[in-house]
Amino acid sequence: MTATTPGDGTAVPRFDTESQSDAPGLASDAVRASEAAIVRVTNLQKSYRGGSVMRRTPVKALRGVTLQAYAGEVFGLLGPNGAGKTTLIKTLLGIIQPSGGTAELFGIPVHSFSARRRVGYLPESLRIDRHHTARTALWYYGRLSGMTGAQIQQRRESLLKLVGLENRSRESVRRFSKGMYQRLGLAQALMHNPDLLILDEPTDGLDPVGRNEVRRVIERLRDDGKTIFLNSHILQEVELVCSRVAIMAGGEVKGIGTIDELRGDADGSHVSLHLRVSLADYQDGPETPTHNTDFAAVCQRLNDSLGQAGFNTQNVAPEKDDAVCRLAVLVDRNEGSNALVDWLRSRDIRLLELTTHRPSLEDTFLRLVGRVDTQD
Ligand SMILES: Nc1ncnc2c1ncn2[C@@H]1O[C@H](COP(=O)(O)OP(=O)(O)OP(=O)(O)O)[C@@H](O)[C@H]1O
Repeated sequence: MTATTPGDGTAVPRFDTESQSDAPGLASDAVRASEAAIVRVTNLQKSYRGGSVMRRTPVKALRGVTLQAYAGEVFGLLGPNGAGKTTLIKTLLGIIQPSGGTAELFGIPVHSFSARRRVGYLPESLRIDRHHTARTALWYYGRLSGMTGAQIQQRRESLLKLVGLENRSRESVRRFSKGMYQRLGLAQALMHNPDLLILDEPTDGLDPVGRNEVRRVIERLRDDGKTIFLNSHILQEVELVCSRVAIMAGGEVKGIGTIDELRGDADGSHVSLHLRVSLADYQDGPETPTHNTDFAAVCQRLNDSLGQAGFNTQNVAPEKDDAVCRLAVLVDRNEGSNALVDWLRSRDIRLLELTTHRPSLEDTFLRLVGRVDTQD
């Protein structure tokens, strides 16, 4: 990224952009849609040509991604390998051209100089030459960004302090731990005082102490009003620092919102019930389980019936070797459990176990990316 003239301002201007949200967004997205989006991606598509003789069909890395990140938020991008996260980040950085759709930063197309100069980027594998100290490395990156010597000197001290390297700044980076190295990487991304920071797996490969130190820097930047776009596969990290999250899989956004919204519990009005039920007496059609040992099919029919009755089932799976099915159902906190139990009784489904459960981000992630397993 190219540098701006460093100044004191971390304030991010607002733009009169209209909401174009048609992503699977939740309440927080709708509420914030009237605000200026710092990152706005609309129906973004990217196809790579199949590179090998064996694989000539194009790879659709992005299949119509729509999302917004707003001023001052730490926005997390989560997804399994191959979800399209790196492709999205490279598009935001103007490194690759999308095949369709639009990508804007600060209300300006991503490839324009005025957008790019306001972005700081920490790549997944930043290489800082081993002959550098933290001070000389920041000098080097500052010069690359077009900063003057005086500007670099002014900015460098405060950044070394921010990332906790002020007492190690004259040592060779060769002696740095991975955590120190990543914090120096964060400082280089911040040299030109960007308004938006794009961080690609900033804590990958760090031990818990290193992760915690990097996280504390991210929190300080958030408190200073920076907008941060964070790509990470570490769910706990995303849960701890991100105000909103997009979960991607197969080149699509599967869910977007605050973590509570994604869990399905934005206002605390719902609760997830985990049940084990016996289907031995369940009459779900001409073939009862007594005559039908395909319990996966019976569970599926139970799932369909629950859906038709208006219940929000999140998970249904048969237990092995028995007419027992495990369910996870999201219900209204006050009335929902009674209604569900009554419904089960009326169909001769025996309740073996019932627990309430607050879904973790991991549960939500697995549900949204389609790898669901209710068996312990
Ligand atoms: N240059 C390329 N040429 C062809 N296919 C590519 C190229 N880059 C990525 N892909 C394919 O596009 C899809 C999305 O890849 P991408 O790297 O964006 O995913 P990701 O979510 O970042 O995954 P990871 O977490 O493993 O880095 C994958 O199927 C990948 O193989």
